[in-house]
Amino acid sequence: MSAVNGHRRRSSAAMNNSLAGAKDVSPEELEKLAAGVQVIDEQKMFTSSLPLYLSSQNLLTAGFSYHVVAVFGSQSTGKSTLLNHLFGTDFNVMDAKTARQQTTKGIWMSRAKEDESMNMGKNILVMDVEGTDGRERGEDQDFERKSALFALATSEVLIVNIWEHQVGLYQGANMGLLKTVFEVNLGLFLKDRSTTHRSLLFFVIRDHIGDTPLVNLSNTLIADLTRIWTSLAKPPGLENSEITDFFDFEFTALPHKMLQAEKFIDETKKLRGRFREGIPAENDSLQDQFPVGNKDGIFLPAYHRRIPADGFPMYAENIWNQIVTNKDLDLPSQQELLAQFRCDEIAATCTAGFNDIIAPFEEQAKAGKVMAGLGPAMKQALGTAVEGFEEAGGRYHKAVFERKRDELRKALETRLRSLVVGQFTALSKRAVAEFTEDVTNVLKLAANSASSTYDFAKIVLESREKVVSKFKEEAEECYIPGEATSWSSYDTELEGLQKDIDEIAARLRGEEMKRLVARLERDIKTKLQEPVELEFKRMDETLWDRVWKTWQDTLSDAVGKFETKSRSFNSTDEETAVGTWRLRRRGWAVLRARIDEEVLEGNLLLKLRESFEDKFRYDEHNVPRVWKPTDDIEGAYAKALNATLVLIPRVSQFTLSATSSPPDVVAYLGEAPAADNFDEEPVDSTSFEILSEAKQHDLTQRFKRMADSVFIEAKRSAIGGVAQIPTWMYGLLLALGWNEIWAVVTSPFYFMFLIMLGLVGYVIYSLNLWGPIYKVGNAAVEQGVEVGKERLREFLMQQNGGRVPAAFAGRLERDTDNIAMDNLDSKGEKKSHDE
Ligand SMILES: Nc1nc2c(ncn2[C@@H]2O[C@H](COP(=O)(O)OP(=O)(O)OP(=O)(O)O)[C@@H](O)[C@H]2O)c(=O)[nH]1
Repeated sequence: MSAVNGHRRRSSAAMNNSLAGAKDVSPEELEKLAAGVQVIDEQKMFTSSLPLYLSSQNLLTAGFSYHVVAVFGSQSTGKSTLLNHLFGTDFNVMDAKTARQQTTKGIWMSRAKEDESMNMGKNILVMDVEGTDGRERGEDQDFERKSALFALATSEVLIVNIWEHQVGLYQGANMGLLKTVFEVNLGLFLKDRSTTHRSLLFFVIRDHIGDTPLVNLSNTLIADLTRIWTSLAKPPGLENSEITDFFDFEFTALPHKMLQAEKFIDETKKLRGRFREGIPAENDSLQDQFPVGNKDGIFLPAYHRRIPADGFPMYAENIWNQIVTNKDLDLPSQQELLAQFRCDEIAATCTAGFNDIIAPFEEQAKAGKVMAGLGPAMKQALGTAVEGFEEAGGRYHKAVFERKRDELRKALETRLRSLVVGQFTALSKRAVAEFTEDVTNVLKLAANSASSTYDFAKIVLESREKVVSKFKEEAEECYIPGEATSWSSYDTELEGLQKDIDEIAARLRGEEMKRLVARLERDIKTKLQEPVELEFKRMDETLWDRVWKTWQDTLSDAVGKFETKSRSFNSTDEETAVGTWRLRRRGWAVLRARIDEEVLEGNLLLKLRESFEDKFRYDEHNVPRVWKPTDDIEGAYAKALNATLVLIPRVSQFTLSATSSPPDVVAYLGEAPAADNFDEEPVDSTSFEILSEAKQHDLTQRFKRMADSVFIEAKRSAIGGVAQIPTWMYGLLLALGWNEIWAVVTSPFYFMFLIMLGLVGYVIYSLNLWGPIYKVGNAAVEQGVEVGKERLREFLMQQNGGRVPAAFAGRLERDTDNIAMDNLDSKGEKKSHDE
């Protein structure tokens, strides 16, 4: 007794908790609940209103004095009608005149109406369960399994509603479904022996015509159920259990509701009485006794779940949660199996079509080259495959179809992914190559053209924009929209490409800067050529000042040009500083080389000679001297020699006149910039010795020898002038030849002849014919000499009796053949044969 009281107290506390939320409930909501509560809705959600409903029906305080009954059966088989007749509930019944469609959705619960005629209790909770084979749910068997299992697990009595003609039919009688439900029920709940799980399966056979006796029908059903039970996979420990260990069976038949309406009502009334049998009236003092029920009725104590009424909502919810999360219920249905099979077949066909387009690209991809037309081909292949699958597979089980479609798409996308990644790499490589080629070509063209006015930064920018936009355009084509296709966006590759291009541009810029330095170096060389040559011709006291100044001007001009150009390259300050430093050093090296060229031994000697001769051969008015024996040749020589010898030490050392020391080249060239990749030749900027001591000595000796020869020549020319015919000689000649002159002048013949000669001479002179006459005369003399030689040969041959040296004889013979004396005429020319 104390146990019962203790339990009551707990029940009251729980009830109060459950009702805490009910205080805010509006009267409208309570009215809605009057007809019952949808315990589980179409979305498989468990209601939160169950405690409220039980409370509104004053059931929470019922303790164990309540019963739960549920109905199980195919859709539209009159389940709701039956429940309404048996328990006075108000469940929706299909209106046969309008349409034959599902009325009960989810699981509804309602309290049985009190049967006043029988003065019986009404603490019966009736559950109307959505029919199995629900046409509206299509092939989704998930809910019917779960709802049937819920009804079985929570109810003491499960009414199995079945048409007579369904008996013996596996599908029609829901035997397959019952098998799954039994199996999971066994695994989930029955192995737990802490609570009672015995239930009554109450088979109500509808539209019983009466041809087949009820006992035969029940035997068929028991045989079917036993067979099912035997084939169940049972949990450990229950392998040998029998169906009767957990279930009791009752069978009853009802006549056709329309055809035998009265009989139907009578029978249902009787049945209603049976359900009330053994249940004490509400005011019965025994009703709270444990266990409730009566062995004479349907609700036997053995079926009661031993859950107090206030705990029932939570108990039912827990059972539902356990059912919902149980994987064993997610067994594929026949429809699912079929869908899997067909979807696989369809996917294979679609993949084959996809292969036709994509396989050639996969072959091409091995070469690592850019694949033309990849983007559109990919989209076409993927679109056709997925759309084809959707069209052919969409008719099958939805969940399976969707899963298979996603799997297909994923598989195809994985293949496209490797193509796209390869394409991006190839595009990036090509862009880098094109950029390098573009820039290099433009630079080459610019270098070869006469004008070097080009903008390196602009060239780089333009080429960069060109290749990047080409890359983007082609990479964009490969983009595949979708949730899992982020790999088809080219952002990362583009970033990498831009980095590569920057590196190449920096390298090319470095090379270009080097070329620029080399070009300016050549410029410096050209510009120094003449001024330095001129300075070395002068070789005066300010030789090195002017050379230094010229060099500085030329260099600063080149450095200015370099800096301007360098800015147009977008170079960094550091790069410009390195270039400037390099250019200055090269400039200094150029000057040194130029000086060395000027002081090459031969060159310098020539210059010294010129300088010496200038001073020795020309007087102070720059008039050439004609030496006479009376002139002071020695004095002039010594003066010119000394003035020239001074030049040798002057040239030998690069010294500025202002400081009498070398220029500060080190300071002028500046410190080496802090970059560590110089590949510069070392330049000596500390040595200013142009000619060594030894070389100076050698040069002096050679110069002196050369000067000596000039002196001797001058001396000789002075003495040579003395050997000329003296003037008095002409007087003597005139005196001695006076008689002859007089004879000519006085003789008219000689005089005329003289006049004639004078006239001829004048004509020749005025017609400028001296040249031709001279040539003709010359030719005549030469011919005369030849003839003379020939005569001499003939004479010699006669003298020697025809003996001629052998070597000479051959030549003579040849000559004789050609120009033998007999063959010559009086003018010494070859005679013709006629003569
Ligand atoms: N032939 C016949 N029809 C019946 C019987 N009982 C009910 N019906 C009719 O069958 C139709 C369906 O009845 P419901 O009670 O709504 O059937 P249900 O199984 O609850 O339907 P759902 O809840 O939609 O699964 C209605 O038109 C009823 O009039 C019966 O015993 N025999």
